[in-house]
Amino acid sequence: MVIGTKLRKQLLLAFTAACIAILSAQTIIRHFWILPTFEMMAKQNDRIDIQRVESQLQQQIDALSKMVFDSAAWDSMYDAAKNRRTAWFNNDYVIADALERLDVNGWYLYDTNATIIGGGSFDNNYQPYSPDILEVPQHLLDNDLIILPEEIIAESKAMTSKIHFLKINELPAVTVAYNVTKSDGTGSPVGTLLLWSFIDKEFIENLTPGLADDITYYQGEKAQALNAYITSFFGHENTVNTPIEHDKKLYIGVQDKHANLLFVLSIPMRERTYDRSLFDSSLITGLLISGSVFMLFYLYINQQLLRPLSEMFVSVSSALNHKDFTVRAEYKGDNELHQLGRGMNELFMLIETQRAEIKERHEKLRHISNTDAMTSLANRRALDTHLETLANDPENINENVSLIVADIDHFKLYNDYYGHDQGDKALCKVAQVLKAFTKRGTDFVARYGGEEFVIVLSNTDAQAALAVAETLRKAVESAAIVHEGRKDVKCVTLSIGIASKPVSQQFDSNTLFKQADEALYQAKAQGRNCCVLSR
Ligand SMILES: Nc1nc2c(ncn2[C@@H]2O[C@H](COP(=O)(O)OP(=O)(O)OP(=O)(O)O)[C@@H](O)[C@H]2O)c(=O)[nH]1
Repeated sequence: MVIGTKLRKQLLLAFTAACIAILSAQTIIRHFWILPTFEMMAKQNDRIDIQRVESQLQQQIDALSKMVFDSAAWDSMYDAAKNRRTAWFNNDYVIADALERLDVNGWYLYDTNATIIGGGSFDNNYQPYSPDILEVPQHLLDNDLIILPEEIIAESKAMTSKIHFLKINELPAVTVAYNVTKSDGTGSPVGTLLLWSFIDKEFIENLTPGLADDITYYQGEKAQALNAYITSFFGHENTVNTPIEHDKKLYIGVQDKHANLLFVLSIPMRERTYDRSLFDSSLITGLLISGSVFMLFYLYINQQLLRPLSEMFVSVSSALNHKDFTVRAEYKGDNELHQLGRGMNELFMLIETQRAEIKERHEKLRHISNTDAMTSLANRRALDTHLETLANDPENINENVSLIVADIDHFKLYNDYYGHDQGDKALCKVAQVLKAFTKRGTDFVARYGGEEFVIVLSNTDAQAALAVAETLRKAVESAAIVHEGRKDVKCVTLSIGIASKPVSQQFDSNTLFKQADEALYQAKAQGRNCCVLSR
């Protein structure tokens, strides 16, 4: 397990949750606030664009209306209407070339009974229609093209007008009608002056240049197909509904009196300058930046907090689980955590030093407690431990183990003759000799007490042990430690008893001791300075 994984996971989880929260918040704000606001502003612009086209259309119709009054021969026309002078109107007023230049397709004069006095209609190539198609206007639009006397608004003295969209010869057209009175406003109306124009591409092109380039004109089946997308019907008040987008265009319809669609105009929708998707590039960029910032923040936190924490966790775990205080990490930062890490390093170092000291003291104490202070041989306690180890070793049953008990002869006399201090020195010399002549690593030499020594020989049978004992005895004798207090020989000698555990017999130190002691007793009895093997 990587140390600190849990903490890292928790932090990464927290960072991820923060990123998701930011993304969600931004998405919600964008969905419920920003996008609707942009959309509303864009729709408002669309409405303005539609109204601008409608206004241009209105201006075009107004311009058509003005042609009625631009006539310098108004009063002559009044006379012609009053006196039904058809020839004057036809010859002097309705001139094809002039109509073509004005982009007007027909000009008519009617009397107050809606009967034609004169006029004519021309097709798009300015060839005259025959018969005149507006000769009987009531056939075209319920007799509504003519202004009848009762329809005139008397009080205002203004000219009464009628403007209609209708189909003429299956093509959309606009008609403008005014009642004919004297130019000074006196006298009663004598008829209706009506002019009309096809609403065709040319008509549309005459809308304000620049705007007209963007306007597309549809009529017939093409116009009908677009019916569903029309959001404004020209001539109807407040008809600009929420603009609908189709082929990136906005559509304006024009209907006749009976609400039959005559033609459709479209203008391109303004390019949306904002991204309409819920996850636009700014959001993604924002998220990436947030992610990067979080990542940098995480790396910083990792460097400043997680890594030192991790290292400390490793050190403490190692100390607790394995009592190992040597694991150290480098803490280079200067925040409290790095300082704590350095402090922990020092603390561990102190613990380690103290542990080493304790171990050393313990070793010393162990050595002291197992060593005979005077001779530096193993003492009685160490001997007991050694014998216990042998007793507990199951391997020993298949091995010979021999025990040698050596006792200095007439040592009382030595003390008496040389004094106790000198006696101690003699004991030390004997100990040195015994140590020097028991060379195998498994041989164990101990001072058993007083002037008595015990040597345990592992993996050594009785004969071999006897040989070792003889060697030791001779070595002490050869050391020639002078003993003037004795009456027989004048040097220090040893009497030695030997006991041995044969193979297949359980090791029992008490039995061996007993046997060796008895053998030693025999050696003393035999005159000392000799070895006796227990049988
Ligand atoms: N200097 C000295 N003498 C000791 C020490 N331990 C025991 N002795 C002496 O060793 C003597 C042992 O005497 P005994 O047990 O009578 O035996 P012995 O005189 O050696 O005679 P045998 O054993 O029969 O040969 C005593 O006088 C003890 O005081 C010691 O550490 N230092």
